[in-house]
Amino acid sequence: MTNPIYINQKEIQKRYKQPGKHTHKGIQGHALIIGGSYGKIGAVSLSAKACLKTGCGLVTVFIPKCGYTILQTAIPEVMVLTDIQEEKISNITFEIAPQAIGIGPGLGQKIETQKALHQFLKTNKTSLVIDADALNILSQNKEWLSLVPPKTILTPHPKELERLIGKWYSEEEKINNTISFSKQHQVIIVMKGAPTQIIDGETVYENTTGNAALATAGSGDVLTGMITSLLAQSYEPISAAILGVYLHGLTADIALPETGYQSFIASDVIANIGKAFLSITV
Ligand SMILES: NC(=O)C1=CN([C@@H]2O[C@H](COP(=O)(O)OP(=O)(O)OC[C@H]3O[C@@H](n4cnc5c(N)ncnc54)[C@H](OP(=O)(O)O)[C@@H]3O)[C@@H](O)[C@H]2O)[C@@H](O)CC1
Ligand SMILES: Nc1ncnc2c1ncn2[C@@H]1O[C@H](COP(=O)(O)OP(=O)(O)O)[C@@H](O)[C@H]1O
Ligand SMILES: [Mg+2]
Repeated sequence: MTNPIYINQKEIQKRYKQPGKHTHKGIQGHALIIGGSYGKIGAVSLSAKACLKTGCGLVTVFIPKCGYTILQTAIPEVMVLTDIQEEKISNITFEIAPQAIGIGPGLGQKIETQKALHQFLKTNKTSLVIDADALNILSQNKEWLSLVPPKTILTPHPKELERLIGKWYSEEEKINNTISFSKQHQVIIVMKGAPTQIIDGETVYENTTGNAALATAGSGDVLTGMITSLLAQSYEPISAAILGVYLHGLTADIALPETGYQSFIASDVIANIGKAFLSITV
């Protein structure tokens, strides 16, 4: 099996870029998070807040109408665009020009939403992070993978990965099948787990941060926001994936002495992003 490259402090120092002294929100990147459905607007809220807290200058969400007041109240810093439908996304249209798009958290898999994703992929040219239900929809329509831009970042948890690449019977088979998938579709795959591994063609990276406190609802939605933020800030896709996964894990390592494993929730990831950044810049 291919030896992994460990994602540690040294690997991060090579990739991290300090924001310039004269930067402004217009050049810190504009990210768009697309997702949400009735009862799952929280997933987009978490993603969008994490996106902002990872340094993106501007964040817009595209959600079904039912999420409008929720989002505007929960995170006043985020701009909100709504679908024509109340409870699900059915037609993804926008006039902004984001540098990166994260799609999938809380999206649901209704047939109208599947069609909307297909239409979106046919015309989209922006760098993408694909998570959750957007991955599940792609798993049911594998021919649409030819529409995703090269170096798109997919962030499956083990069940989503299985839906995408099929069952495996050993760790080695899982890695090898994911490498084949990555090469075939020219995508970067963040295989979330303990530990998270990132596959970019033949190259395998293994994260060294994080702990079981992350086994909590919404922590993956937060990761999607963080990686999308870094992508919008002009990090290369592989660096955005590596830095995002490392910082995400670091928040749990930093918080653990205060929260213990049990009381740590996805919002605690977001609350500790600042400390995580500070600890990689010392
Ligand atoms: N507040 C909100 O709005 C939230 C909204 N959310 C949104 O909900 C939507 C559905 O997403 P989802 O991931 O909950 O459902 P789904 O894809 O069926 O996977 C669940 C199954 O996968 C497995 N599994 C998972 N992790 C595993 C692991 N580490 N290791 C091994 N297995 C693992 C496990 O399967 P089992 O082991 O039980 O067979 C589990 O039952 C999606 O849009 C998401 O964004 C959520 O993010 C929560 C907060
Ligand atoms: N035991 C664990 N140790 C380390 N990281 C974990 C553990 N359990 C979950 N995680 C991390 O938490 C996140 C969970 O993502 P996901 O399953 O998509 O959650 P959600 O869909 O609820 O947001 C992933 O980044 C995963 O690596
Ligand atoms: Mg998830």
